[in-house]
Amino acid sequence: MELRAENISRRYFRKRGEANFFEAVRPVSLILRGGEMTVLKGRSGSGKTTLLHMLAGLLNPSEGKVYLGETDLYALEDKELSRLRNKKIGVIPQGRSAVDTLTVYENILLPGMLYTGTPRTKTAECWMEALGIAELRDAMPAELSGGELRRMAIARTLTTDPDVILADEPTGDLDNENTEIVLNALKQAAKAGKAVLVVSHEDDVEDYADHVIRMDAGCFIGDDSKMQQTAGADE
Ligand SMILES: Nc1ncnc2c1ncn2[C@@H]1O[C@H](COP(=O)(O)OP(=O)(O)OP(=O)(O)O)[C@@H](O)[C@H]1O
Repeated sequence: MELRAENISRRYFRKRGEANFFEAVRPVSLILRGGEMTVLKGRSGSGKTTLLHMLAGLLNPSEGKVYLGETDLYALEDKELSRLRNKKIGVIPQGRSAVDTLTVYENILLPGMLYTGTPRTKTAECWMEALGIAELRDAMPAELSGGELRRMAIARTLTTDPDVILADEPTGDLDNENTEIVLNALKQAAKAGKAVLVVSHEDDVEDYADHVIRMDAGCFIGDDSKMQQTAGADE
């Protein structure tokens, strides 16, 4: 499955001097294809999270369209959009997202239970193993380090088996060894046919990328050869 953004932009109401609006993302186009991992880099405030939220169906673009396959995401009714999102788009958010009263294993199984009614126990166990958190299965989130919580959140998203994975700084609070573990897991998901986008500041992440997009002040910049047809018009 392919996620395609066509000339999407986002303005926020924000009074700055004469201007009433701040353009966080200027019109950009990109394609995330199944089987590929794209890395989105840029300094703080360049618009990466805003772009990721628009791609995820979580934030209406001021202009432009986002298509999942042939479906125009923002033309859907709210209910339909959230059903589609829950089934097909996995977001790994920045920051903490654990349910504190559930164990690690229950946290990982929860979204699948909510959306399909069936716990994906085998898939969850595979991803917990791949992410090095199998032994934390019965621990409570309060007992986990920041890096362990992050890997739990990644296992939870991967366990829902979405077609598109959008990860916002998934290695932000990890040491080198765990960064490698997480990037290998995301690359494995891409190789299994998922369209993967990783937002990151870190240079090492580029080694795993099929495409690299650089962002500054809401625009795509640079001429990285790996960008090829990902940024801008396709074909
Ligand atoms: N709800 C909002 N209202 C007004 N301005 C916003 C809002 N959300 C984000 N912005 C502004 O839009 C710009 C882009 O923010 P965004 O979070 O997309 O950047 P980012 O590249 O993800 O940054 P970081 O790497 O620090 O997470 C920033 O200047 C931010 O202050």
